Amino acid sequence: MKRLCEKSGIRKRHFHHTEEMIGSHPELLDRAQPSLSARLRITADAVPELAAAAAEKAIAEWSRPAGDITHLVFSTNSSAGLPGPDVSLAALLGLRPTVRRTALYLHGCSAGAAAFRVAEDLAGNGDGARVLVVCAEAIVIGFGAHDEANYDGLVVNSVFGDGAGAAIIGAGAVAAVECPIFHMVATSQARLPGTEPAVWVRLGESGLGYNVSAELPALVSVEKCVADAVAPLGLAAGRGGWNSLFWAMHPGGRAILDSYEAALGLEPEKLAASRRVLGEYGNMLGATIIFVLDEVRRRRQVGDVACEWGVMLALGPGLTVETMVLQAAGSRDEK
Ligand SMILES: CC(C)(COP(=O)(O)OP(=O)(O)OC[C@H]1O[C@@H](n2cnc3c(N)ncnc32)[C@H](O)[C@@H]1OP(=O)(O)O)[C@@H](O)C(=O)NCCC(=O)NCCSC(=O)CC(=O)O
Repeated sequence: MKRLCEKSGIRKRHFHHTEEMIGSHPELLDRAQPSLSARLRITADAVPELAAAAAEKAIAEWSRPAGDITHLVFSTNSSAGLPGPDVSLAALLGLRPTVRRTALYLHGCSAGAAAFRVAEDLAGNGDGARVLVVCAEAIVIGFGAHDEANYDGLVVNSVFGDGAGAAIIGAGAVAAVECPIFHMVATSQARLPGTEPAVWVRLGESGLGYNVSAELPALVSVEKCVADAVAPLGLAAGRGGWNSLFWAMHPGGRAILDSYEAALGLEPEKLAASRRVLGEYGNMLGATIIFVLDEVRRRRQVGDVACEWGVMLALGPGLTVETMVLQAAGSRDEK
């Protein structure tokens, strides 16, 4: 565990639940005991709380009233049950009772990118739509002692952390108070054939089971997905690889980022935002990509990222590659 943590590129992670709380539920640590009901009871409160904290910040920065939100796309791997955390979240935020809710469960690490894809579709179909995207994760849903006969769980215990992120996706006329950050230009989803066994996520009696193959970093050949996603826009890799774009990659793990960097011929600073988020928060599943986009935004503001076009990319079970082509908002307005 110590060696994995040292090599993980993760400096710290954050957990909503305390050792004291875990200690009061011995069934959470002992995989032989059923614990799913206890875990679901705990996350039924925690997930909407985390989600609301992130969404309130996003709405405050957006500067319009919560009642102007037309759709809610909520994504989590940490909860199950109806009415779900999207209903609690809508109430906590004071969204209108007619807000159109879509909840995505168990999309693994691509949950955030999938939520953005769905939100972009919804925004494109609704006149003046404003879609609140929220991803929240509390890994108490699966946290436990690793199986002594199978050390794979050590990797899972060394990379995942809790977190929540939120963003507002819109279409149509931009109100004076709104400051778009990125235009979502094209979205795509592709499956890497033959890679299904590499990652699985399963709800069972002892909570959420998550397994990642040691082969994963070698399997994530995403260059074709990227090339297919940007080709309709006339963008392609040049002699220097894909360095003319900015990158918002979901940092599944240090070795996965290393693999993307090598396959796409990226200069080290291209994945600096992803590596920073991994270092400060670990892999927060779906919420991570929102932190990465925020970090890219921060780097653009201080001049560390300058490209007009970029790619957001996340990998999930399937293996599924979610890709979104982004255009930095200021660049389009200047034309
Ligand atoms: C875990 C690591 C930090 C370890 O770093 P290194 O690989 O450089 O270190 P290393 O080569 O010394 O390996 C240390 C030991 O861990 C083992 N090892 C590595 N990955 C493993 C895995 N997934 N399952 C089981 N064992 C694994 C190695 O075989 C080795 O064992 P031995 O010591 O016996 O030789 C790195 O491999 C990493 O970042 N892996 C990616 C983590 C990951 O899969 N994240 C994805 C989450 S899912 C996701 O993001 C997408 C999704 O949801 O679909």
